[in-house]
Amino acid sequence: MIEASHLTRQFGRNTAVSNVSFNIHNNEVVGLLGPNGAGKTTIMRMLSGYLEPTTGSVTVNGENLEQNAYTIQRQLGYLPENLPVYPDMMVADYLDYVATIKGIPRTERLRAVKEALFATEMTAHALQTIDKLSRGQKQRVGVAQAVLGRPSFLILDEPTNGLDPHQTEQMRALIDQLSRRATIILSTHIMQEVEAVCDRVLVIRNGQLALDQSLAKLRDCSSMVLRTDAAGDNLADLLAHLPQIDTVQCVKSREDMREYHLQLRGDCSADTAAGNISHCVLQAGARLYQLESQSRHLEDVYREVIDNGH
Ligand SMILES: Nc1ncnc2c1ncn2[C@@H]1O[C@H](COP(=O)(O)OP(=O)(O)OP(=O)(O)O)[C@@H](O)[C@H]1O
Repeated sequence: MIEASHLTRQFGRNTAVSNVSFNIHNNEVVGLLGPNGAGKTTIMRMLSGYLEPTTGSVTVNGENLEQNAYTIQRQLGYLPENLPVYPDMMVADYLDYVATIKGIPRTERLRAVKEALFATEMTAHALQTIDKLSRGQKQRVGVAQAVLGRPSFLILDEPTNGLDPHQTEQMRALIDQLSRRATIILSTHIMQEVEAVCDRVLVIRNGQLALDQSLAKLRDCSSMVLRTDAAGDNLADLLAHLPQIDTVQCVKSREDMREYHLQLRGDCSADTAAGNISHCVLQAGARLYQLESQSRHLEDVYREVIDNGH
């Protein structure tokens, strides 16, 4: 588990990250979202041990990162925002060099390099020099160096940045595959990416943690659409008195049909709400045509969180 506790980082007078705390459980995939300059890269650099927090701490499986940086960094793969470039090196040589720096023993290095090349589908490019590669291929080399030696923790700063749709799809599949054996935190500007690969989302706004929410919880229904016939004049009243319902709004009223938007309370069970709503419809003497739950999209939640900060 990675525990970030009250992380703050200042650059001169600028507070890039302010009092941010969260935990990442083993084998979780967590997405870090936020506008430009929100502090995502600064957080990732602190989590990877390449930047010291001004105050606060990071522990990995209970060990303090600052005090055990060498041991922890050997279990950690990091794709930085801007990869150091070695344009004249061959891909395989570069990966061998990174494997050496990571402390992978000489006898295991060749196997580790081959495995990383295979995982990132770069085997065919192993003997090419890095400056001859496309943007997407370079990005894959970045991921290959991060996954060398099968680290238990992967920190990926905008892994699909600059990739075309096909390469993006491949990168998501790779992340999905890696998540079976590693804990992953990735930053991105793409909501669909978080929805596609992450279990949880952290939204950073002005250096602060503005939302820490599991995607499952986020997708939980928070409202329902109800359609009935036009009978049952007291239906809206009956619905409004249900403990699961926050607000009732009749959004369409025709001779033969009424449509209601029902906002549910945050902590209620959707199944219990559905049972009680249908009971109310029958009690009011109306006919139930449709009862459908509506889940929230990450994009809407993100916008609410970011707009609330202004
Ligand atoms: N080395 C540095 N020196 C001074 N200021 C910095 C440094 N690194 C980051 N900052 C500042 O810290 C703030 C957060 O930057 P950071 O790169 O963490 O944001 P970000 O969320 O990753 O942005 P983006 O989405 O644009 O990559 C910004 O105001 C930035 O200018």
